[in-house]
Amino acid sequence: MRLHRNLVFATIDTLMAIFNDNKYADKEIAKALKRDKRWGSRDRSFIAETTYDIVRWKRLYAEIAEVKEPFSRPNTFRLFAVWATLRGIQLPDWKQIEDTPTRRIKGRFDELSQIRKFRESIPDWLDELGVKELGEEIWTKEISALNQQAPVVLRTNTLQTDKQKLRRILAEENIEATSVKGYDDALELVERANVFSTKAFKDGMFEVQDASSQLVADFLDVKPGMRVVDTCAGAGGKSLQLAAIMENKGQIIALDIYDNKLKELKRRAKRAGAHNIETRPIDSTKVIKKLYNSADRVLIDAPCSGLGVLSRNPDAKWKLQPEFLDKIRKTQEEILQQYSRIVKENGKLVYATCSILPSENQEQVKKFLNSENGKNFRLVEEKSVFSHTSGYDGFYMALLEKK
Ligand SMILES: C[S@@+](CC[C@H](N)C(=O)[O-])C[C@H]1O[C@@H](n2cnc3c(N)ncnc32)[C@H](O)[C@@H]1O
Repeated sequence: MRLHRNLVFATIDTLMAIFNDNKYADKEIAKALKRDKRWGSRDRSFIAETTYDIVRWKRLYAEIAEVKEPFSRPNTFRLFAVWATLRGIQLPDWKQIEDTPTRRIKGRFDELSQIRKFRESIPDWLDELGVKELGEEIWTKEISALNQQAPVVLRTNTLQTDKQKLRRILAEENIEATSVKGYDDALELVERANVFSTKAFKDGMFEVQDASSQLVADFLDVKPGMRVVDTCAGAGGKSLQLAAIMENKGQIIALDIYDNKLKELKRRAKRAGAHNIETRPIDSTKVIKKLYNSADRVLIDAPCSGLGVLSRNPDAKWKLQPEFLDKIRKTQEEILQQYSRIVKENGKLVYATCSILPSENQEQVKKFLNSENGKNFRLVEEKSVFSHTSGYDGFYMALLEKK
């Protein structure tokens, strides 16, 4: 691979904004990609993938390069030189990376790779927490899987098409995708591509949604004609899937505390041809109280640490703080207490997170079932999906039934 100066410089600028100005990686990368209209898809993927890689391996590379945060521009170039050296890329004779100690970099890499927190490039507190919650063996495998680049998975919108048709339509646009065994509507891209610019996407034939995430709506056991409340609907990934499973029959009430996310949900629903979703922002406790004992099915896709989706969101390793985790566990507890009241007699509830930590998952469900309100429910089934066994995001889901 030959390194191009303007692409490397754009990567360095993006990294500095993410590391030193606490900006979000996805937003900064999107901004960088708009810089030069002449860049082709290879140039753009160089910037995106190199930036994500260096964000992912920040701690390891900083140890190897012996640099500390905040990273000066010369030190950010040192991180980049470590990245290129470890990939066996020939370094050009630019003054920013002259004198890169290639042999020393490889030696330091071998040395540091013996220690998990350096090898997997994670903060001390997170490594300790992972071991405490999952045990040495599972944590070691899981964090290694979560450091791999995530595959791109699509969910066929069965309101518009079926999986095989979609596959053919994408092939006509030069995008090759394969079925994913065990996931009814999922297609995985053989090579990364910008699927959002395809006609198939504009026509609402699919959504980008990880395979593990696609299991959640199925777990809720919905049928056409039911009244379903999606309590933490966000931009609606799961509401849209529920509408498809329900064949647009019945009612889905999508709630969230952020109205802007619900507005995006509406845009997506229109594109998908999902007509049975009504959005309601939670702007007072009344919104929830009005729905008590009214729904056949309730989905709580709870806010969480996001530790199960580190592969697609590597900067969460650096942005996440232990105090945030304490706060989010309290929110999860309150949400379960409040929103479970929406389920009517004999109705069902799914509590789900994209976390792999038992303290956000089975322990929350156990606590709920032992509470006064939880005594009305029984646990039907629960599922922990790990990235190292599934190959996709880490997820948790529990199905509860109201007695
Ligand atoms: C895991 S995300 C939801 C993802 C969404 N269900 C999907 O499939 O695309 C969790 C959502 O919970 C919302 N949220 C946070 N606190 C909440 C609360 N107290 N009540 C309802 N929603 C909340 C967040 O805004 C966020 O959109």
